[in-house]
Amino acid sequence: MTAIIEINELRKSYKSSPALDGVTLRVERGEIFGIAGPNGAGKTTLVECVSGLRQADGGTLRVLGLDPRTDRRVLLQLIGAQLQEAALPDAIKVAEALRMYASFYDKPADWRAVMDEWGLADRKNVRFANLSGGWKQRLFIALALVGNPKLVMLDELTTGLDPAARRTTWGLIREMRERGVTVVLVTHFMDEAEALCDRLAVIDRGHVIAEGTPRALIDKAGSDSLENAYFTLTERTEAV
Ligand SMILES: Nc1ncnc2c1ncn2[C@@H]1O[C@H](COP(=O)(O)OP(=O)(O)OP(=O)(O)O)[C@@H](O)[C@H]1O
Repeated sequence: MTAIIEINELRKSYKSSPALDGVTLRVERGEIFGIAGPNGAGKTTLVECVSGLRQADGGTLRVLGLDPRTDRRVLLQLIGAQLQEAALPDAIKVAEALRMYASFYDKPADWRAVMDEWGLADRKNVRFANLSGGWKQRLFIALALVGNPKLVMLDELTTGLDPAARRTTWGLIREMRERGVTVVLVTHFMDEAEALCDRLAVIDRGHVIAEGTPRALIDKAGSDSLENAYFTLTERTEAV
């Protein structure tokens, strides 16, 4: 197995409070790797450090063999990111958004081909504000792929989608994996993690408290589902 992401004892504090308090993780090539955990656990901070958008304070981090702290520019060319609360101008059209994102990369994919592959060609002249939630997410996926990335980071991609749109999005994420892209998926939905992720890490208060295949986590917690395992592992059953 080849590691796409290797994280050792990563630390990041905002003012005095630690958001990441010694995170160690390995993501292998070609897997869908999930990151789950309660609000404020440090998931977005972790994704931002891996993407080179935020500087960690300590520990080591290799992403695609590069150090996000020193090789940020190169790395940004190799990673596709859909970050939480990603937004586009209301008036931008689907085709314009894809063309604009392609222009950010030295070696982009053919944005028209990406638009076709992800079923967006019929909506190429639709403005962002007029797309449904499901189509917006489909566009975000296409935008994350237009740079021809080897690694894609998806932060709460399916939050706010109706059940049918979520299922469709799951299919799109599996398709990314089939095309050889490694996917890191931050999610609050354990059914989603169970259905999609080859492995996942549960993060709580800046620590990895469990890591493995969905099956291994279910067994570790002695549960019947990943959702129940999640509550056992995070001991937050009061939220049920
Ligand atoms: N820019 C910032 N300045 C100060 N504190 C921050 C900042 N960003 C995050 N934090 C704090 O760091 C901790 C981790 O936040 P982070 O957004 O990484 O968690 P998360 O697991 O992604 O949460 P959520 O599930 O709510 O998205 C939280 O306590 C949060 O309040």
